[in-house]
Amino acid sequence: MIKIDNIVKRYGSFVALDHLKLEIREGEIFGLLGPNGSGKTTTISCMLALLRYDKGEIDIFGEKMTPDSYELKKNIGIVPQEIAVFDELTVRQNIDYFCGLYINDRKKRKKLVDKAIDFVGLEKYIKMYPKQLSGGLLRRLNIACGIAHEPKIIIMDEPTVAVDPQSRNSILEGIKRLNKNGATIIYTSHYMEEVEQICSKIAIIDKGQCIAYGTKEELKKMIKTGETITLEGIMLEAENIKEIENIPHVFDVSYNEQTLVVRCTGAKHNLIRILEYMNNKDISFGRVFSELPTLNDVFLEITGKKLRD
Ligand SMILES: Nc1ncnc2c1ncn2[C@@H]1O[C@H](COP(=O)(O)OP(=O)(O)OP(=O)(O)O)[C@@H](O)[C@H]1O
Repeated sequence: MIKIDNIVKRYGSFVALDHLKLEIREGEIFGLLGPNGSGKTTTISCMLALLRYDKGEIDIFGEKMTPDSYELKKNIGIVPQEIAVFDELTVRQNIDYFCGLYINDRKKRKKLVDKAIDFVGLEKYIKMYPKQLSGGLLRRLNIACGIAHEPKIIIMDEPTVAVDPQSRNSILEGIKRLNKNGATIIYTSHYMEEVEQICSKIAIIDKGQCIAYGTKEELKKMIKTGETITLEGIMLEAENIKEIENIPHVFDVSYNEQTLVVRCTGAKHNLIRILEYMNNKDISFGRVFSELPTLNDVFLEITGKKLRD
C-alpha cells in the first residue's frame, strides 16, 4: 500500500532520514516508534510530499506521491502533531471545513461530519470554539478533522502527546475502531506502551534509519533479554555483583541506588536462582519484580540507549 524506498532527507548538511526503507500493508496499524528527533515527522512529511527529499522513492497505492496528487490525497487523512484547527470556527464548522476539502456534496458531508463528531465523542461541544476546549478535547477535534472524509489511510503523528489518561485511552480505542472499519493506520509515537498496545506492525527508527521491523513478538525474539528482574532496597558489595553475573542465563547486571537490575535470557527459573543466591548470602531486599521484554529492551539492545533518553 505504501512503499518508502531508500529515502534520504537532509536539512542542510544534517541527514534526517538515512536510506530509510519501510513497507506498510493494507489493514495494518503500523507503528513508527522512535525517540524525539529520530525522523518520524520528517518521514510523514516526505510521504505526503510536503517536503522534498534528496534520494529514494515513495509510492502510495502503487503511484508516486507528488505535491499535486489530489486523488491520492483524498484517500489519506492526516492528524498532525501540532493541533491544526481554526480558532474562529466552532467545533462543527472546523470538522465541516476539513471534510469539505474532499467532499463537495453537502448532504453526504453532513452525514460524515455527524459520524466524526459521534466517533470522537464531541456531541456536547459542537458549538464551542477551540479556545474553550481542554487539551484532550482539542486533540479529539484534531482527529475528527483528519478522519471525517473517511480516508483509506490515516496518518497520526503523536496524537496522544500531552493528553490526560482518559482521553488517551479513548483515542487509542478510537484508532482500533477506525482500523476495524477498514482504515490502514500509520501511528507515530515515542511511547512504546501505546505502540505495543495497538500496533500490528512496528518499525523502530533511530537517527533516520529503520533499526528493527516486525510484529511486537518478532521484535522481542530478536533480542537476548527474556526477563528483567529488579530487586529494590538491597545492599550489595562489588563481589556480589560479580557472583550474580556468573549465575546461569544472566547476561547483564546493573546496581544503582540500592536497586539491582538483572537481565536474563529466556530460560525458566531465573527469579528462583537469584532469590536463592540472596538467601544463601543472607542478603535482605525490599520489592522484587520480574518483567517480560518490552520494546524499550529491543531499542536498548540494538542502540545501547533508552528510548526516552
Ligand atoms: N526544518 C528543519 N531544519 C533543520 N533540522 C530539522 C528540521 N526539521 C527537523 N529537523 C531535525 O531533523 C531531525 C528529525 O526531526 P523529526 O521532527 O522528523 O523527528 P521526530 O522523530 O518526529 O521527533 P519528535 O518526536 O520530537 O517530533 C531532528 O534532529 C530535527 O531537529
